[in-house]
Amino acid sequence: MYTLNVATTSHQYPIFIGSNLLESANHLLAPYFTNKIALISNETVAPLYLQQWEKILNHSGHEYFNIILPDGEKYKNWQTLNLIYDGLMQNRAERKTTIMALGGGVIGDMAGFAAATYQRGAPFIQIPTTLLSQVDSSVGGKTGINHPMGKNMIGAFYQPQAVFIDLNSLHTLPPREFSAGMAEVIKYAVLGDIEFLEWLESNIEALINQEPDVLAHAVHRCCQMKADIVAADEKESGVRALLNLGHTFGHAIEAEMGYGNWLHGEAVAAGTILACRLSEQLGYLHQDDTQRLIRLLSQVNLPVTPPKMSLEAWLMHMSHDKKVMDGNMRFVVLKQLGEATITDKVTTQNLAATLNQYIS
Ligand SMILES: NC(=O)c1ccc[n+]([C@@H]2O[C@H](COP(=O)([O-])OP(=O)(O)OC[C@H]3O[C@@H](n4cnc5c(N)ncnc54)[C@H](O)[C@@H]3O)[C@@H](O)[C@H]2O)c1
Ligand SMILES: O=C(O)C(=O)C[C@@H](O)[C@H](O)[C@H](O)COP(=O)(O)O
Ligand SMILES: [Zn+2]
Repeated sequence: MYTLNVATTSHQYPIFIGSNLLESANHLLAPYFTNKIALISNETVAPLYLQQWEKILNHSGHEYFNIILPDGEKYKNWQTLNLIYDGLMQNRAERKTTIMALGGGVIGDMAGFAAATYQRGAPFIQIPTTLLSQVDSSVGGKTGINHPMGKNMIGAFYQPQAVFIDLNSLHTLPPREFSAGMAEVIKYAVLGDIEFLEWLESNIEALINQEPDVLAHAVHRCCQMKADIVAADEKESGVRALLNLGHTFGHAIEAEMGYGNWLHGEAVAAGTILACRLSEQLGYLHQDDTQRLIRLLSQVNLPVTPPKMSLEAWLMHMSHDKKVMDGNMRFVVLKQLGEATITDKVTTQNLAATLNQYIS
């Protein structure tokens, strides 16, 4: 088992990572359980894992209740968020009631936002059950919901009390969702750790087969990188923006294609290749580097080309990106593989050349 510490200015908390971690749940989470607990999950994850958590809470003698939401990115919105508030009110949740998010990034982001806002802030614990949520979304405190015009447009920075990553939960994850998580894993390597990228290239088959040590190393490395970046810049005034590699393009794809039609990880994969092409345009990256990444993403069955969209749609979505500053779009680009940077020096010509083949 690994334990990491996330030390932000607002709060410090542990990330527990391991296989068979449920056996130790009571022991590890005891300091973070409060008298009453709201278990928030969805219609897919609850039948798989809720009972185990009910057993744990029964055993430790904590009062709990469940809120089960519909499943899918298309439900990451106000209506579904309201179902959480309704459940909290109906069950007389108090300010000290702990909200436990049991599921992927959609549940984590929504439950986290509910926790940030319910009675102006209730404690919450992340129990991520997808690869993507284990390596990325459960750590760092970005919470929120989508707006029809833009991803994660409404939300809050709100850190959890603890993150509990049981790698065994990935055994039931559909392959397409595992691949989506790999997009963020590869993102970490590409944005800041060339040795990790080389390691991924050498261990990709073992990772796809979920060999325990290999999987644990990958999850640990991503969480470590995220913990370090978030500790340095909790609210994205600087280095944290690098975690957005591929997301300016990716979020545009998700919103334009209809939330859930392209999985977040799939859109990030195609978006990362567009970020590479843009980096080539700026004279940073060589096309062989882009090809190297295309090979790796393809090995995990991720898309490496975006859908065709009108230029207006690309630009409209990208102009709503949260990195826009004083009306200027900013992009995360690669100086080389393993080294990302943010720039506002992207011209319309650069963008037109990057998107050229993908304009309908
Ligand atoms: N807050 C952040 O920092 C951050 C970072 C990255 C992504 N995100 C957000 O996370 C979301 C994507 O998260 P995701 O990829 O986990 O998607 P998701 O939450 O939709 O989960 C993917 C699918 O897998 C199912 N599932 C979850 N765990 C399972 C398991 N163990 N076995 C079987 N099925 C399981 C879910 O019900 C869902 O159908 C997006 O909304 C994205 O914007 C947030
Ligand atoms: O934690 C971060 O910071 C990230 O950017 C991680 C991303 O993988 C994640 O998709 C995040 O939700 C995107 O943030 P946003 O601010 O662009 O919505
Ligand atoms: Zn992401």
